Amino acid sequence: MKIAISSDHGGNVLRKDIMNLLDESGIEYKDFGPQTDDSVDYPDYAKPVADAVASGEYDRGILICGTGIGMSIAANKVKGIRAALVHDVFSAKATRGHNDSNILAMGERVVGPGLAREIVKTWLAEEFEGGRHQNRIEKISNLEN
Ligand SMILES: O=C(CO)[C@H](O)[C@H](O)[C@H](O)COP(=O)(O)O
Repeated sequence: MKIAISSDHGGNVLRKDIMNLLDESGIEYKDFGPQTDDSVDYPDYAKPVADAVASGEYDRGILICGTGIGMSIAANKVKGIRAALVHDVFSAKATRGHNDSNILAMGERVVGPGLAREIVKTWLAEEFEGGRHQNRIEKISNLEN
């Protein structure tokens, strides 16, 4: 599995921690930045990751800002993206199983690093359940047209 990851200035610390987790887990990823702690605009960093996932170049994306809200709103504007804002393990499991979310958004100012790691591990491991949920995913896709 190939992961695309980025943050804004409000998510730099957690992004680096999650990249350490991906390194430890042997999961391939590309860091879409930013490479400094300067203040940046989260849509500029959500878009490349969302595009990379929507195009199929990367399997999943992880976006981190202060709250995760701006990143999730921006990513969900890109056709084919189902970005889930998640701050608990139950939702991480549910959004993969039910929503087939392809981007995980988190807020560094909301969640601690230990819980964030558990959320990422759960979200990466969980499979989409299909079945009744497939029809609902298709209805979401229809909203894009
Ligand atoms: O959470 C965010 C967007 O939803 C951002 O990461 C920022 O934390 C938030 O917009 C606050 O911006 P600031 O320039 O860091 O005050």
